[in-house]
Order: sequence, then structure tokens, then C-alpha cells
Amino acid sequence: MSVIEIQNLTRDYGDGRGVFDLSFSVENGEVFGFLGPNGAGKTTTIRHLMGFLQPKSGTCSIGGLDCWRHSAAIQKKLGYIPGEINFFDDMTGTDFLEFVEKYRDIKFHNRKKELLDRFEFDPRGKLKKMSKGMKQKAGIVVAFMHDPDVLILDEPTSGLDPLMQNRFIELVIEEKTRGKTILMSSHMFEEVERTCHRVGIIRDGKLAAVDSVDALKAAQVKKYVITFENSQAAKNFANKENLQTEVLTNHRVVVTVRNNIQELIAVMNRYPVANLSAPTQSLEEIFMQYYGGAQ
Ligand SMILES: Nc1ncnc2c1ncn2[C@@H]1O[C@H](COP(=O)(O)OP(=O)(O)OP(=O)(O)O)[C@@H](O)[C@H]1O
Repeated sequence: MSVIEIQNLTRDYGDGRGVFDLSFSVENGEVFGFLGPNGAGKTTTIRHLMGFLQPKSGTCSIGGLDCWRHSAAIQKKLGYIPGEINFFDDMTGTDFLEFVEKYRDIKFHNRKKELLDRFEFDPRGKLKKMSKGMKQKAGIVVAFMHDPDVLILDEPTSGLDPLMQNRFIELVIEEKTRGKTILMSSHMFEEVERTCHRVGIIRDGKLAAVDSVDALKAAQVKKYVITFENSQAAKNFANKENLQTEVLTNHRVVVTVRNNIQELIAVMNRYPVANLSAPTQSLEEIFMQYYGGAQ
């Protein structure tokens, strides 16, 4: 059963910007990654789901309720992390959390405490004095503290350090196990790979693909940087072996691997290798490979 439904959503800002005839759905208990480069239309889509924008054409619904007509009811129940967090800056974090608790009619505070501990967030300072990362933590606590069944998260880890990013991923995995329905926009492939069942890729406001994470991973091309002990070895490796290579410096070669990792290991065994690294590919690089040329 679909919980989040977007059908033929269009909002044209001119010059090819906006979202165009977008349709996809997120099933009950599904974690759905919403990916795309800057300006692709992720936030615009999410703002329609939150009922902040009225569709020019098409419809959005959550739990069977139209997102525009029933925005107040939806916003009260849902967990939401906005892409850009702008709080009432004069409040302290503590005041703000209490304000939201009243709005949501939250009677028990265990979950809030657990989230504050988990993210090592001390809410006592003024929001306006908080760093981007701290505001992000406040946003996470607000989104999860009423234990919502549906969560919409717009780049939820932006501004968090790697330790906290990891804690966030663990939280999403727990919520996934508990059957929550989550739509999460992201630039981070690792975050999506570890948490999502399916992924929708948006490009220029249009849905380029919807696929399972496994299918996306299978199509991923990996690049390794090999540092050799001497330049002659690097040269021989790059010129003589039947692998897709590119020389970076005298000693370093990049090799592109599809399904032939065993072959690479066997070849490397014959060379004096000083170091091997696998630079993380940006999500954009991965889907440029995945959808190469298919504009
Ligand atoms: N109110 C607006 N008026 C005009 N253009 C807009 C408006 N809001 C967004 N846009 C444009 O629509 C496009 C999609 O923007 P959107 O914020 O949805 O992208 P995004 O995928 O969330 O990007 P990012 O990852 O950078 O947050 C961009 O080109 C943006 O400049």
C-alpha cells in the first residue's frame, strides 16, 4: 500500500527549472531515497508534500490525504526535517523543543531525552548562536521525538560531522526495522546505500529512474588508486595489462573496475604495490555512470 503518492506533479519556474510531470510513490514501511544533484528539484517536491506549495498540476497525498488541502493535519503528525533550518532564533533550543511538544501534544518525554543523548545535543543555548550542525541536531530531535509513522527528511545529515552522520544512519535503520515510512533526500550515496530500499533519481526536475538500491549498486563502477613502489611498475601496469587504467602521477594509476575485481587482485599480485585506495565517488559521479548520456 502506498503511503506517499506523487502523481504528475508539475511546477514550472521557467528556464527549465522546477519539477515536471513527476510521479512516484513510497510504500508502507519503505525507506525511499530521493537523489539528485543541486537544483534538481528535490526540495521543491518535498515542499509540495509538506503542503507549503500548491501543485500547478498533478497531486500529492500522504496517507490518502491531499497534501495541499490537508496540510495542517499532515504537518501535525509527520516527522519533517527541512533542507534549510530556520528556527525562531530568539528561542533557546529547550524552549523550542517544549514549544513543539505542546503543538504536537506530546505527554511523554523519554524519546526526546533519548534523542538528545544520542546526538549529544545540549539544547540550552539560543538557537541563533548555534552552529549549522547543532541546528541540524535540533531539527532531528523535533522530527523524531513524537515517534511519527511517516518521515520526510530533506538532506537530514547536512552540517553533521561523520560521527553524527553515522548515528543518524543508525537511527534511520532502527526506524526502518520498526516499519516507518521514510522519504529522504540526500547527496550522500553511503547514507542512501545503508538505509534505503529504493531510490528515485531526479534530474532537471524529471524522474530519471526509480530502482532498488541493489540494482544501483550492481551498476556502480568502482575506481581504485594504486601507488606503485617505482614509476616503471606503474608504467608497465598502465600499458601492458588488460585493464582500464589512467596514469595519475609517476607512481600512481587509477584503475576502473566493473565486475572484474578478482582479475585486478591477480594482476596486482605481480607488481610491487605500495598502497591501494578507493576514493569515495560522489553520488553524482555514480549516477552519471549509471545513466551516462541518457538525458
Ligand atoms: N521559488 C522559486 N522561484 C524560482 N525558482 C525556484 C524557486 N524555488 C526553486 N527554484 C529553482 O528550481 C530548481 C529546483 O530547486 P530545488 O531547491 O527543488 O532543488 P534541489 O534538488 O532541492 O537542490 P539542492 O540539492 O541544491 O537543495 C532550481 O533551479 C531552483 O533554483
